[in-house]
Amino acid sequence: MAAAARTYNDAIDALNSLQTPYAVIEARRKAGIRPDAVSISEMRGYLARIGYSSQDLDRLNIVHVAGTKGKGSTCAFVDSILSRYQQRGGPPRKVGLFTSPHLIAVRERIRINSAPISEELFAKYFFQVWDRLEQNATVASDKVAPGTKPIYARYLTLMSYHVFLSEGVDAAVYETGIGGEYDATNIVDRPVATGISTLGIDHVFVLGDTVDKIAWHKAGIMKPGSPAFTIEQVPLATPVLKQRAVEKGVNLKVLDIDPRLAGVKIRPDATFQKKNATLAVALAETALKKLDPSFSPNPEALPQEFVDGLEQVVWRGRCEVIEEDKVVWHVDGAHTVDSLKMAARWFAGECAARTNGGPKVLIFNQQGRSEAVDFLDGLCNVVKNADPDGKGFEHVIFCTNVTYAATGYKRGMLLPPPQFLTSRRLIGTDFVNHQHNPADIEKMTMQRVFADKWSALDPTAKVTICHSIEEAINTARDLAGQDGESKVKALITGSLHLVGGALGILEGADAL
Ligand SMILES: Nc1ncnc2c1ncn2[C@@H]1O[C@H](COP(=O)(O)OP(=O)(O)OP(=O)(O)O)[C@@H](O)[C@H]1O
Ligand SMILES: [Mg+2]
Ligand SMILES: [Mg+2]
Repeated sequence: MAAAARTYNDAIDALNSLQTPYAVIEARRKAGIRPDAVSISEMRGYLARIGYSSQDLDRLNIVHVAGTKGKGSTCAFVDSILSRYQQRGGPPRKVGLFTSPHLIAVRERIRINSAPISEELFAKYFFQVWDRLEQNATVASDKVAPGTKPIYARYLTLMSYHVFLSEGVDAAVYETGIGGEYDATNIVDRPVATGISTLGIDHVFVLGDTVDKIAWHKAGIMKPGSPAFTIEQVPLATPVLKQRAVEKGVNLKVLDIDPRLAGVKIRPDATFQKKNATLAVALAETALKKLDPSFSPNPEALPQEFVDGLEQVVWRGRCEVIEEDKVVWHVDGAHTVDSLKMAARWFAGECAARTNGGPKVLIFNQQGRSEAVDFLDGLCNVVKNADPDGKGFEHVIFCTNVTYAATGYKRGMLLPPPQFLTSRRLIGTDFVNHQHNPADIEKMTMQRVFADKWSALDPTAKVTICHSIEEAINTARDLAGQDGESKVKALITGSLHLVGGALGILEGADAL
């Protein structure tokens, strides 16, 4: 590719070409092929090709977080706390944050001092990595096949190391992608600290179908010499984490909710978030001790920087409330059975706190997971049981992950595979997703299954299916009473793609 043509959009197109196609994912699944130690060896090979060794990563002073739920939230808390120290002159001088997935723009995954890197920086570093991989195509051929490029998530991980090292980041917070042991982020030999957030069932094909098997994978990020932390877990998980810690010679601390959080306004005010905050406090304290020998944690009270960091954290698309004239939007990207129950409880609590009696509306999408139909029971029951009159959602809207009604997919939003693109204008989006079956989106297959299920769960609810997120949002807006008194209370949940699309529409934003 000519240097002059190397724009952000070119980088996004090139990145999207690294996605594993739906057919390949299906074939692997059928053949039972899962990530293993080879994945890690390959990542180390790629790291060598872009000119770094794992010792170079030590300069980043990495805080590494795995878990089924709460990884991103925990990482955001740590980032926010460290940023308060950065803002008053450091250490740290610069804070990096690597998270997944993104809501609107892929550059949200790589942040410096809490802001997504600019399109210009993204394009620059993306192609530097690209060129190094091509120039050094045969380096470390014992680890990775000559001339290959890492797939999407691995490429972004690799690129994040290059971005942070080039930009002089001296404290970086890393969220694992899937699992831990064989995750692309697990090539860090000496993290400053590791944390394991709440464990539960997800990514069953890759990680196994019970919490103990899943815990084994997540424990893979613990490293000798690095303090490790977790919070109270379901009974099957903790023994596995402890056992793995013993095998690795790691000091693992299982933390109760930090009493110093009393009086700190954690949002939402829920146990799960206090667990995330507890973990984040321990991780941030450990990182600060390493960065600044004069820092010593106060067992009695949290420093003001910690309080501010926890109270003012921004983590979009999670338990977010956006108030419009006619609708109060409750936006949460939960997409597992347990986290959807949390989201439903949070929504029910918010509804109870409002006296005006507009209808409760659900907008739900989940595209990739066939088990998603089982997400609906909890959502339905939690909201119904929390209502004093036993009323659940009056209206339930199942939409696809297509953002706009008229133009279909817009830049920055989810796109179908190339064969479904109708115009060149649509190329260059941050949310091309080759990993779903396009025919299912076309025919609204999942949405129909969800609609049937909900009608069986709650025959009194009015159930609709919509082709786009925009239509779903407008349908909810139309349900508001004319008086302006009874606002619609809408919950948007089920997938981060949905939530990203919805926030994009509600705010007209191109990155969050
Ligand atoms: N500790 C927790 N236990 C259960 N649910 C949680 C917890 N923390 C957050 N959640 C719920 O899960 C959703 C996603 O949170 P978060 O982004 O922190 O998780 P994640 O582990 O990064 O998930 P992902 O799989 O999307 O990367 C939140 O919107 C919230 O509803
Ligand atoms: Mg996940
Ligand atoms: Mg995440």
